[in-house]
Amino acid sequence: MRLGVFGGTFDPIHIGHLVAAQNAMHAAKLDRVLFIVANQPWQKEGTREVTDAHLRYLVVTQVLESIPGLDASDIEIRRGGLSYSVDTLIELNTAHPDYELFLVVGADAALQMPTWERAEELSRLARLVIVNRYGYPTIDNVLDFDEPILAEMPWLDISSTDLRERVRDHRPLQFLLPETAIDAIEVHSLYRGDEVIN
Ligand SMILES: Nc1ncnc2c1ncn2[C@@H]1O[C@H](COP(=O)(O)OP(=O)(O)OP(=O)(O)O)[C@@H](O)[C@H]1O
Ligand SMILES: O=C(O)c1ccc[n+]([C@@H]2O[C@H](COP(=O)([O-])O)[C@@H](O)[C@H]2O)c1
Repeated sequence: MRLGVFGGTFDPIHIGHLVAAQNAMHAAKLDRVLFIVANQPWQKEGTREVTDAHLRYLVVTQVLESIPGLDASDIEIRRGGLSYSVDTLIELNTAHPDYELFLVVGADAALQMPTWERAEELSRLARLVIVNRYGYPTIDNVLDFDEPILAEMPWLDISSTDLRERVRDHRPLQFLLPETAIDAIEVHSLYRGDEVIN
């Protein structure tokens, strides 16, 4: 099994995430991609309130249940505490020693990887797949990963940050994220007063 490991805050999940995962799957010939919902995205803390992890996981699960090959994982929520990709890869390697793991990241996340917890351990745990992202330079080497796989996707200038601002400003969301996620934002009254913490 060639398994893609795609971490995110998914607050909310959007079309950029889905297109990135599909193109990573194609480029790296992956059998499945796991969307790992971060419990506490420590590098995003202090800037704004992150939506409850169980609710973010519920919405990701609902969106992915109709999409073949993409699965939601609550492995970081069950582990609790700050979310470190290195711990997730170790846990997956231990549970599935026969799987080949591929860490999937957008170009913005790839640029940040040297700042991740125990970053120097990552390259012995998984291969790396980098998906291009609008607004960020394409990079083809990170840390000491051996030949990262570059996954091409159409530039989609979609981010969770912009979607939260759209909700707050009553601007349209349609086609930027799945209907299921739009419904969840409505039902749970998410992002209405999304405040930036200074
Ligand atoms: N539009 C996009 N194109 C390519 N990759 C993306 C896109 N949006 C998100 N990603 C990738 O998805 C992963 C998870 O991203 P995340 O959940 O933080 O979404 P985000 O839109 O960047 O959120 P925020 O705006 O709140 O920072 C990261 O690896 C990120 O690079
Ligand atoms: O392991 C870490 O220390 C670490 C720090 C920041 C981000 N990550 C991973 O990268 C994912 C996307 O990061 P970000 O900041 O672009 O949303 C995030 O959800 C984690 O899976 C991992």
